[in-house]
Amino acid sequence: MKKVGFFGGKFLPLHMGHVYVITKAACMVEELYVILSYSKSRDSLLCQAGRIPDLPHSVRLQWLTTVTRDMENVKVLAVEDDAPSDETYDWEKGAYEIKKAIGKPIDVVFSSEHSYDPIFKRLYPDAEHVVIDSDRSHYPVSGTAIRKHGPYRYWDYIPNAVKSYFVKKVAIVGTESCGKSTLTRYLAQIYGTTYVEEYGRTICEEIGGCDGIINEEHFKEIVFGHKYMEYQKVKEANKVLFIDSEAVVSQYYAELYLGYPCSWIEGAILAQNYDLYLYLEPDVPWIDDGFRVHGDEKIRQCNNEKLKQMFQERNIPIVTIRGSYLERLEQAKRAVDQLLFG
Ligand SMILES: NC(=O)c1ccc[n+]([C@@H]2O[C@H](COP(=O)([O-])OP(=O)(O)OC[C@H]3O[C@@H](n4cnc5c(N)ncnc54)[C@H](O)[C@@H]3O)[C@@H](O)[C@H]2O)c1
Repeated sequence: MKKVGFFGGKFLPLHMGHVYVITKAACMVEELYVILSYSKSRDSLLCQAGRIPDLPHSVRLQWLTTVTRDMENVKVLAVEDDAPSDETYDWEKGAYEIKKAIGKPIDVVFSSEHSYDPIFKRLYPDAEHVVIDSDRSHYPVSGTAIRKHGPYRYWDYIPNAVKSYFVKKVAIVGTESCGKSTLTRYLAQIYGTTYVEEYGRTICEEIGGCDGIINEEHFKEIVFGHKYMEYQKVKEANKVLFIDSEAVVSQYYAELYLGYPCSWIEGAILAQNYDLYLYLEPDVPWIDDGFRVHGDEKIRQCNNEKLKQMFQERNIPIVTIRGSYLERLEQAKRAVDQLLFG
């Protein structure tokens, strides 16, 4: 068996075609180096030109280390170049930096491109160029296509370690009895994905009520517990995660039940990064589920205006959803499809 091999790329983003090559290459050498070649300006421009968020090299490095964490003979290294574009990449200088980073003689260079033969022969005269899956029959996908069309059309080709980075997070918000929980579950159902239930409700059920019972410590459990559940669920989500309520709603309930806002909840609000807020108008019948206390129509409208204003004051854009249950589902679906597929 050959001793040292390397497989290089931008991994912008990492996909299953890369993982396939890494896995096969790891079986063919004693030590495999996976080299992440990155240039901040080039990589950022390539992402901006496509339908993909910025993919900093630290994120790509983590994907590669996660994917190879159980492969004992694989090491991942990042090598920076300052090329402003693919066309201006200096292969000579790149090879010098790669050899320096590996620090030992290289026996094999892996790629999936026969067209790299002459360049690798020149740059690595003592190494063999091994081409794996040149026709990309195992995983017909490329980083270019994912950047151009977005990751959601290629979801099956995105490794699990990468998926959560691209999952869109949709927060479903509104006041009491506005149909949030039902819409959250129904959306998760039709998109075949997971959801985060309203943790405030779980806590109120646990302590046997809300009004006059709940205290600031419970709010900490609600806000941080909800966030923890979100981190867990995003790992299992299929393209999109639906989240019933978030920290602005918690602040609204803190003011309602404690009589004062909590400054630390503002920190949680600032740390949120939802891609879409669906704001549900309370124009469906009020249902008393045993935990709700503001059913009077005037109070309901007043509370609704207050919550809406809280989003406005924090410059959080909301998409308003109203009408029958069917109209709500259809409006929400349109907004989510737009988010995923443009
Ligand atoms: N200077 C050097 O010696 C050297 C050597 C290798 C790589 N590099 C760097 O890596 C870059 C080359 O990689 P890239 O831009 O093509 O990066 P990339 O991340 O798109 O691809 C990395 C490798 O994976 C292969 N690949 C892509 N899709 C595949 C699929 N579906 N199935 C199987 N294999 C697949 C590619 O052919 C390439 O060999 C260069 O621009 C350079 O930055 C430099």
